[in-house]
Amino acid sequence: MPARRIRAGAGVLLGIATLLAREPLVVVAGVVVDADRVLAARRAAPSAHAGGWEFPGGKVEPGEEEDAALVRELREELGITVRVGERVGPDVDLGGSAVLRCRVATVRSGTPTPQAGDHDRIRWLKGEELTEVDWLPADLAVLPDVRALLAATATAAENRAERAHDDRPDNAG
Ligand SMILES: Nc1nc2c([nH]c(=O)n2[C@H]2C[C@H](O)[C@@H](COP(=O)(O)OP(=O)(O)OP(=O)(O)O)O2)c(=O)[nH]1
Repeated sequence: MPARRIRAGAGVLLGIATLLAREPLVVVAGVVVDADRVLAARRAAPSAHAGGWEFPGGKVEPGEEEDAALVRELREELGITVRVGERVGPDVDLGGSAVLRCRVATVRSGTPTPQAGDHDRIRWLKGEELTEVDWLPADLAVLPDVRALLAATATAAENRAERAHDDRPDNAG
C-alpha cells in the first residue's frame, strides 16, 4: 500500500480517536411527568449535593444507550419503570467533561419511592411550584423548558377534555 494512503488512513483513525476521547460523560436525568406535574427528588448523598433537588437519573455507562441508562437508574433509585421520550432543554455543563441531559419520561409501572439511599424525599410539582425547592445549580438551566412542557401538557389535556365534552351526544348541535 502506498505510504500516502497509509498516512491518510492513520489520519482518519486519529480523528475518530480524538472525537471519541472528547465525548463527554452524559448524566441522563428524567423529567418524569404526570399530567401537569413533574417529579423532583432530593439528594441524600454525596454531601456536596445533599439537600439539593434534581431530576432523578445517573451516568450513562460505556456502551449503554441513553434511554436504557435512564430506565435502569429510575428502577434502581425509585423503583419505577418508565417510558423515555424526547430531550428537554439544553445539555448543561457539569464540569470535568460531563453534561446533564434531561429526557421526558412517563411512569409505566410502580410508584416512585426512594430506594438506594440516593434520595430522601420526592415531590410532584406543578409548573408554578417549581421554584419551591432548592434545585442543584445545573438543573436551573432546564427549568424554563420544563415549565413550558408542563404548560403544553396541561393545554393538550384541556383541549382533549373540551373535545370529549363537545362530542357527547347531548352536546351535539
Ligand atoms: N441524576 C442527576 N444528577 C445531577 C443532576 N444535576 C446535577 O448537577 N447532577 C450531578 C450530580 C452528580 O455529580 C452527577 C450524577 O451522578 P449520580 O450519582 O446521579 O450518577 P450515578 O447514579 O450513575 O452515580 P454512581 O453510580 O457514580 O454512584 O450529576 C440531575 O438533575 N440529576
